[in-house]
Amino acid sequence: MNAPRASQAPNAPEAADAPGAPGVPGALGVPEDRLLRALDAVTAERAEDAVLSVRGLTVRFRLRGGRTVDAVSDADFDLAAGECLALVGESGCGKSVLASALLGLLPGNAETSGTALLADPDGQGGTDLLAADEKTLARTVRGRRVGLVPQSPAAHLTPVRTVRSQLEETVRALTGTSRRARRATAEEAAGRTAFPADHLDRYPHELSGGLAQRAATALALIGDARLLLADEPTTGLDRDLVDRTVDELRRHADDGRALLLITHDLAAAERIADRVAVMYAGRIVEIAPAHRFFGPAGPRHPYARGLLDALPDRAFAPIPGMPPELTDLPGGCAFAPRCPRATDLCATRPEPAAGVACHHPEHPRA
Ligand SMILES: Nc1ncnc2c1ncn2[C@@H]1O[C@H](COP(=O)(O)OP(=O)(O)OP(=O)(O)O)[C@@H](O)[C@H]1O
Repeated sequence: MNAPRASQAPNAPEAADAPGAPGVPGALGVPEDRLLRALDAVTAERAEDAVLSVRGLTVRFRLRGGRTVDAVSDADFDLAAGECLALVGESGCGKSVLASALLGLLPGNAETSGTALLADPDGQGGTDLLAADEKTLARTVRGRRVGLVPQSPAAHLTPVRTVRSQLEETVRALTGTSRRARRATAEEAAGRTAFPADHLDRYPHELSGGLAQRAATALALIGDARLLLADEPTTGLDRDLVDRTVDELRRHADDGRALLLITHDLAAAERIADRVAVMYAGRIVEIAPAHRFFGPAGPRHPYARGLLDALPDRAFAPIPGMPPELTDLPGGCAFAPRCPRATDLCATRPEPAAGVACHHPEHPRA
């Protein structure tokens, strides 16, 4: 588990959150609450590090017959340079739709609102990814300012071209440099993902799963994007390869990139994330520092706690019931029908406060 990093987004909802149990000594022998307050003070001075600020991001799909799917509702989060935010939640909760919205890759039946401000590289202003037209997104954003590490490298790589040729083609498309410079840039990108130079002339089918993932990550890094979106980058990999893949992604964040890791793999999130955002039925219900979320204090939203308790190496106790249909969301808290803490109050929607959207958040565990 990584130590909390000082690059936490300044406007993160949990900035005002009550940190760990008061007075409990942390690893350095200093009470954890004092350490966290000190960290918050440091991060508050780093507003210039924010790479992405998302406010009120909402995606609704229109279906035939007038029905609608509320895939993402009112998502708010910030992501800073050097930071990894893990977006976790059960299948179908809206994680990939959120990422597609940021990349302008939603289908025609999607209606989007809110803002997603991607800071300009010079720190002066930014681009609203939700308002930008397709030409802007294609020419200046995708690949250049936002890199996508795909879910399935096998599907992402062209089967009939060598890795080198795909890397060089991407360099040409993004930079238009000379053939010689292209070769050097492609080799450098491969090197950054530890893709072996003597495999560059191989075709995707000649690569192991791990090397295919590295090749796909190298493609995502060529444009030197400051924001990396990794959408389920470890699907289908064995544990060892999962660890290696996410460790590599962490290194790219450590190099100063902002990393949004979309995953249902909580162990992967625990391994590399600085903060964790939990989605349920299209809403972010909790954002917490990873060390608190996975540590003794634990998450505060009952759903987030249920997710952790369902892990085989924890209580191995599944959350009863099923998530609601996104075509038929209740007016109040969507988790209430499954929640052990629900009361009549939960018939109204809880607004996020101190990083948790719940009328009855759990107290941190001692
Ligand atoms: N084009 C579309 N039209 C209608 N509904 C859609 C469309 N694309 C996605 N959805 C719905 O949006 C919801 C969120 O899907 P999404 O793929 O974001 O979930 P997810 O959390 O990424 O799940 P997984 O972990 O399985 O990828 C799902 O109910 C899905 O059926």
